[in-house]
Amino acid sequence: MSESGLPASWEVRHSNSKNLPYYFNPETKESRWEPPSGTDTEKLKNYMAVNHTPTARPDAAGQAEGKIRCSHLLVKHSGSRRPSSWREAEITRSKEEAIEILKGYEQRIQEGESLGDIAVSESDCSSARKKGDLGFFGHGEMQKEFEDAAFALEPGQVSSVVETASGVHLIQRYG
Ligand SMILES: O=C(O)CN(Cc1ccccc1)C(=O)c1nc(-c2ccccc2)[nH]c1C(=O)O
Repeated sequence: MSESGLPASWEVRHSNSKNLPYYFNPETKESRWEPPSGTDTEKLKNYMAVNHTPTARPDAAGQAEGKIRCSHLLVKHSGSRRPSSWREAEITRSKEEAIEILKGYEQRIQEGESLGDIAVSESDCSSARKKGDLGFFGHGEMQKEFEDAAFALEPGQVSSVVETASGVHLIQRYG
């Protein structure tokens, strides 16, 4: 057992875009928001209190350094790099099905619903609890396809379906 209480080869990292710690295994390249099974949670809690004080929320100044703020709705599928989420332990839908589901949400948003209100119950990303809000991020922080689509959006605009290794997304830029 390591000092952090995590199983061997797992480490704690910090996601700047979400201002949250996550757990990463450099050997298997797995990443997840929850501590892996076998973690001594008491030891991890003490370790985090000492080693992972949350950084300040990105304030509006984040905008000044070429950063943008987005929310997104992620639908994972069987081909996702991690086909599991807070909603569903094992995600088996096909990518085609996931795209059809997203197109349904796209229709609802065009008819006036907000992306965040749908994301809070339907998104397979842990940001669902924050209505899909990812905070501010700059170039080099997100997967390339996601970054390219997000930076091409005008403030307030919603993307079409965007595919990444995590699944398929709808992205909305704030502002
Ligand atoms: O792709 C992977 O191997 C695992 N990931 C990425 C990830 C990254 C850090 C912490 C937890 C999960 C996801 O599947 C994932 N990607 C996202 C994501 C992708 C693009 C933009 C924002 C979030 N969310 C999640 C999630 O579970 O909550």
